[in-house]
Amino acid sequence: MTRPDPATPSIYEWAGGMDALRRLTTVFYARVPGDPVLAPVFAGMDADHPEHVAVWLAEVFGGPAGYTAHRGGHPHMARQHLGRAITEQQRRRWVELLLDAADEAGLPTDPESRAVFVYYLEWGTRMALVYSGEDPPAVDAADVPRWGWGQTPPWQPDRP
Ligand code: HEM
Repeated sequence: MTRPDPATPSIYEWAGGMDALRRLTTVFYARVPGDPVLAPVFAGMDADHPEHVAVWLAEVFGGPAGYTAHRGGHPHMARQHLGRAITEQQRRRWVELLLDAADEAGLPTDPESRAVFVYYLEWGTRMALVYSGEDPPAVDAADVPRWGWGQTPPWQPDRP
């Protein structure tokens, strides 16, 4: 998953940077307590959780590596999911609610960027489920993933 050329914006830039990701996680975690499937999962949530997830997503989507620098990187994130026994129903609701939040927060809706966004959400939530289950992979086995445009670079009709 690499960027097609250096002039192509990162997904982070395309999405609207840190402000947009903060709006996204703020809307998402404001909705969680009212959701019967997810509310119990996040009952003990830290007040800073929305900010930490925004910083994580920024790093994944090609923005500043703040989660690695200040929050313990991939091992810390993975550890947060250990033993939580996330169900498929909870995973799906997480994705559904995050996509609703993306619309409400005004993230871009063009087919290319939304496709890579969903691509990451599918992968990331499935990884969270794997870490939360029995016999998880070693938590220190990976860096924070860096997501690229892959097969769907942004559509920029005025560029050659
Ligand atoms: C792409 C998918 C996901 C991402 C990017 C993500 C991201 C994160 C991050 C970065 C943390 C650690 C925050 C910190 O630094 O303190 C975290 C914790 C957590 N995650 Fe996830 N997560 C994902 C999927 C899920 C799913 C599907 C669930 C359950 C349905 C879940 C439940 C939790 C819970 C309960 C915590 C601990 C919250 C707290 O007590 O503060 N996550 N997640």
